[in-house]
Amino acid sequence: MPTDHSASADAARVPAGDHANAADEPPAGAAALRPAHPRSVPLSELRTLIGAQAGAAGAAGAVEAVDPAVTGVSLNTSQTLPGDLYAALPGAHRHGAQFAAAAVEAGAVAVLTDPEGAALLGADTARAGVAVPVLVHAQPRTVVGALSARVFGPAQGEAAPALYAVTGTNGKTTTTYLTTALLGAAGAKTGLIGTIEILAGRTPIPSVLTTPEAPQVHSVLALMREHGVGAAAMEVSSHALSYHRVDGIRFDVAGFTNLTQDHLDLHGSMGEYFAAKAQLFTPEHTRRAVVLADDDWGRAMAAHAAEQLGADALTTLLVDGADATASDGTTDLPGAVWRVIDVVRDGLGHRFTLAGPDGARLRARTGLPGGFNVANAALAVLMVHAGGMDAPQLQRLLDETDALTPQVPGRMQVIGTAPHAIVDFAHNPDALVRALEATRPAGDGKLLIVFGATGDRDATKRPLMGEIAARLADVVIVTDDDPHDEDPAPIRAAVLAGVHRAVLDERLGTVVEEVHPRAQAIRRAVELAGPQDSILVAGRGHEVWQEVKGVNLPLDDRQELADALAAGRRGQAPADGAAPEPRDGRHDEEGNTRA
Ligand SMILES: CC(=O)N[C@H]1[C@@H](OP(=O)(O)OP(=O)(O)OC[C@H]2O[C@@H](n3ccc(=O)[nH]c3=O)[C@H](O)[C@@H]2O)O[C@H](CO)[C@@H](O)[C@@H]1O[C@H](C)C(=O)N[C@@H](C)C(=O)N[C@H](CCC(=O)O)C(=O)O
Ligand SMILES: Nc1ncnc2c1ncn2[C@@H]1O[C@H](COP(=O)(O)OP(=O)(O)OP(=O)(O)O)[C@@H](O)[C@H]1O
Repeated sequence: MPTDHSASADAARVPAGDHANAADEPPAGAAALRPAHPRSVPLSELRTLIGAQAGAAGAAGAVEAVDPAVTGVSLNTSQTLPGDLYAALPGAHRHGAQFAAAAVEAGAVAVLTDPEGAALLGADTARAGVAVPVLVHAQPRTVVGALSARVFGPAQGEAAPALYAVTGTNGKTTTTYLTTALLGAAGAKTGLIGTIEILAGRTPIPSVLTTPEAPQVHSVLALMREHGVGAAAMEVSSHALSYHRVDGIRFDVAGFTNLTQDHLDLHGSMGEYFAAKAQLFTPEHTRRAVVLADDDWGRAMAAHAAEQLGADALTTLLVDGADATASDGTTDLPGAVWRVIDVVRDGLGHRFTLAGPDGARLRARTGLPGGFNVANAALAVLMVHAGGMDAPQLQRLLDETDALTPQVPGRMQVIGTAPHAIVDFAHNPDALVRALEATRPAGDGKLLIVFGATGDRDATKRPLMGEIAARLADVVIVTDDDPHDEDPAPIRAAVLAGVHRAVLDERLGTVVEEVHPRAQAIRRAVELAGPQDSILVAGRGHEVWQEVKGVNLPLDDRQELADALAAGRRGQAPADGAAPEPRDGRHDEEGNTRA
């Protein structure tokens, strides 16, 4: 599960020099996400755009009297640059208006807030740092996207990248990498916005959120235009849709992977979770859609997309449920229906054929391990197809390049081969099932799993994940994930409750251990594994920091696993509790992949 860091913590969590290009040092901090040549829009124009009122706060409250030129938008002071409109939004913990003075100090030329924020500002003239105009809107978060689009969006006639969005509980990151790899193989300069990194120009920028806030999304798109990016793929989380982070963007193609339990802390129910994701498949947000419709949620999304966009704008994909009917017996599917057929294991990955309308066929191969990556790869192929690439060109790319085998950090990443040692990002029940199924060794080998659950997030999935691990692994080592502000022991206990329940109720022979800290749990798994076994370290994937009570501790599962395997081969235990420094380098001297 992603560790959530405030934007201000971002600089600290990125190891210096990780991606730096010494010859061409990129702008640091907030400026790294901004275009070099910002446009300037009069505040009065923005006020008219959103129908805001001028607030009473501050002598400079009258917009018309001052009408500053706005060159950027921000909603966190750590991201505020001179010339910005600072959106002071109500938050879960505090009101952004409390930070308005700091925003003005950072150079904000105006503030947008709600009536509560305006009252906060007016009530405290000492903080009326807001000697800048204040716009007041009943629901400012709902207009930040439109404002950002106006300030950062393309000028009339300016070329903009083709935009591909991916949403769904699992598979977003992988599918965006697959999509950009295909588009790149076709010669496009590509961009990416997602959980791992933002690629908008010369230098990758590590991500803080899966989908950044609206001002950053729009400024990154502006940066992409400046760098001549022709096509970009972006992960769109349900949080992003609920928090209006992609408002003001109409994607060319939006893809749907799946919907399974996660994020119920935010959405409350699966129905609400579905409704949040469904917002992407409306004319406001996309022109075309590709929906993986293997189960009832997928079918419901396909029906919703067909209704919203028209069946001509929809491609429906079936992978596992190629000839299944819905639970209500329905067989009809809207849109152009493609099916994955003839799936054959090939090395760690699979070969498969996409069978479409009128006998269309696309033969493909992905080297990414796990059956679910066939679904991700097929979705990426059809998204690129829906974006305008015809079948013959796609087939040529699939034949001549390895575009469906991109490196996706921390997703089924193979760290060692004897034992088979894999780091994966599975952090919800469905992903855990699939990751365990994909790593089960052939023959008599045992499957060992090291995992935990995140603090401050959907607690109902903890015992469920425990049950799954007990059923599908031979050795379960329960440890800590990102506890955030929670005490880690009760989180482990909740996971273990699920493990023990399944072991008792289903009379399983699973070996169960509780080991922490996590690095030690990884070493314990390596100690217990034989060369024919498989170890799955699940939950944290590419992450290099573990957040414990507001402190970021260095922890990279890939490096811990590689170190433990190397030490195991040398017949020595790695230094107990040694916290690794994140390092560069792809392979150690024994050929294990490094982070
Ligand atoms: C639950 C959630 O999404 N919270 C978001 C929300 O935070 P909040 O309401 O707690 O904000 P707050 O701390 O009360 O502060 C109020 C306001 O003051 C501002 N502020 C606050 C402090 C300061 O020094 N300066 C400042 O300007 C804040 O930007 C905010 O607008 O508004 C903040 C500002 O926009 C977001 O950064 C924050 O995302 C936090 C970091 C977060 O963890 N979000 C996660 C859950 C998330 O969005 N995840 C999804 C899904 C990932 C997945 O699929 O697994 C994602 O897309 O990443
Ligand atoms: N199509 C899929 N169906 C089910 N599980 C998948 C699928 N694709 C990937 N997974 C599993 O989910 C994990 C996360 O994959 P990925 O990062 O691509 O998804 P994501 O939607 O971006 O996740 P997140 O929203 O948490 O960032 C993988 O490590 C793998 O275990």
